[in-house]
Amino acid sequence: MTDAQDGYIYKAIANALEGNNPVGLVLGEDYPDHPVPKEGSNENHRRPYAVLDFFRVTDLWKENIMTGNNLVKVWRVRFEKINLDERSWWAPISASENAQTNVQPPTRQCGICSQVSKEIFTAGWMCLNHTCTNHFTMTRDMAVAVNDLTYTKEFLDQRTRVQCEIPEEWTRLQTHLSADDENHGTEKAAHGGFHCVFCGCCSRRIYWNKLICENPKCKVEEPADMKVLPERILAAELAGFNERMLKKNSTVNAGMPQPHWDPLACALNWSFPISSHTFTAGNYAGVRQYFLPKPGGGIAGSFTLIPSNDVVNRAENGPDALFRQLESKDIKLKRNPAAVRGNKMEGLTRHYQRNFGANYKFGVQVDSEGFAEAPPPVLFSVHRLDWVKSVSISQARGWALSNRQTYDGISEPVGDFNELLALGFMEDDSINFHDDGESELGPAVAALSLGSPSVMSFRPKYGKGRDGQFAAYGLPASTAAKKKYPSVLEVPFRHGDMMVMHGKEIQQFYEHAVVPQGMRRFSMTCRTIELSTLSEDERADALVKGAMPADCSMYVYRGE
Ligand SMILES: O=C(O)CCC(=O)C(=O)O
Repeated sequence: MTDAQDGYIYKAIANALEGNNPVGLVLGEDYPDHPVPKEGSNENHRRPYAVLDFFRVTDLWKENIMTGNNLVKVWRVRFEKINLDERSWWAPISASENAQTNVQPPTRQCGICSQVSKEIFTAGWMCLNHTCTNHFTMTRDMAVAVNDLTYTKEFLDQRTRVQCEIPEEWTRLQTHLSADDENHGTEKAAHGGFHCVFCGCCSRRIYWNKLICENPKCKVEEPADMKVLPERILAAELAGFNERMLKKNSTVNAGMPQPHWDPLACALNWSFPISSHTFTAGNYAGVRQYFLPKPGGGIAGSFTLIPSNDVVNRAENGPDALFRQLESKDIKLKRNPAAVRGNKMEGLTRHYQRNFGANYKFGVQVDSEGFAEAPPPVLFSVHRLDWVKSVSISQARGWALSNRQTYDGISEPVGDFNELLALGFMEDDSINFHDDGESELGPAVAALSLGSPSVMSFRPKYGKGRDGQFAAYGLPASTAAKKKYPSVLEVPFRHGDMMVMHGKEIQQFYEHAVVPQGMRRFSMTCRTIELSTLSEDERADALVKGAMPADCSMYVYRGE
């Protein structure tokens, strides 16, 4: 390996050597001639990988090699299979049945560094301590080109019986998911990836509803085995969630009664001045509106949580129906590259996305489909969120004016929502702290939560010149060790609930995160892409994609 000493591959191997930790070895496509086990393979496909076994690291040393005219130093690793009692499937037929444990390469002590090294080359002994001035130095009688060095039989054949525990708990990647009572297709195990039943290749699960083999020579596509999540699982998730939140709330908020707060919401720092009030809107009682302060006084923005209830959830085209529609329809949710796009090390987002309406450019590149082509759950959601946005903003402005608060949100123009980002979360997925502060966005963001409950948190931003800005509100000033502020507000965000963030400054001064606590959750989030910020071409595209279909009367929502 060419990894530097602070590289993660080197560190992992060095740790395994030091801790005598087992390492599972899989040969990848860089070894085109490796043998392939016949069992279960389809003869029409060459497997691009082969699973070997568990090994332990016995030696880690540095060698010099010539690449072109350059002498380069590379790390070498020697592995030994742990289970010496079972014949390896890749062993040549001519190999003996039993591993020889009496073979040892000779060793010699270096006259310069005094470190003992094995004699690993047929050409003779060399010091393998890479920090020694004598490292990898050949004597005159060894005269052989570095690239022609070969390892001794003793070094290759050495086998040692050493206690090294092979993990009992390790799971093979699924081939597909059986949709039985225990398995619904969004369990954690289903998310890690799968191995193709045709070519055996390991692939990432990129799509919500289907499994596509990433081996370019195979590309077999199968529907993911998804099953409707039973009501009893959702009810159990909610009961557990309420209990946990209540417990945390009674500890964190003890002795701090807040009449306008959701009974499950937590203020995690009572000196931090978050104002709040409660109101009723349509069929929603107990709507909570929180005002997050700006450093130096005034309000950065408002956050409104509109809690749902059974009447709302069960209404025609209400949250229950929308959740079931999203479960059964393919709205083309997929994971998209979030880091080193297109590279071998490409990292995908943990959750699944699809954009509708105008393009929304954020850290992740997500395809967008016009509202005219969007499925009904998307259009029902946009109309619900448009209603809740208007209600929340007029309440926030009224409260700020009557309480004589400085708040840019009072006068910031707010356009219609012309974009909806649908997110799908499987078990253990979440969205980490971030802001929705892209320069193209209007001052309001609203979301509808469907399915498993989640916790939404806010924390003031740290760094980028903001260190200590919130010190007057009781938050710690900058320390070298702690580079993040803690959350100041945590609220329950459950099935059918909606939320609205309002005020551009809320995105400048705060970050939010959402952590679902269950098996399956959808979030439908609307924003306004401000046309004045776009190029001519982008504006034309946003106007077409963000336009609602001609007759939308069936989608209109007024808080029923
Ligand atoms: O999951 C959610 O409900 C909100 C997602 C979110 O934070 C965002 O889209 O910016």
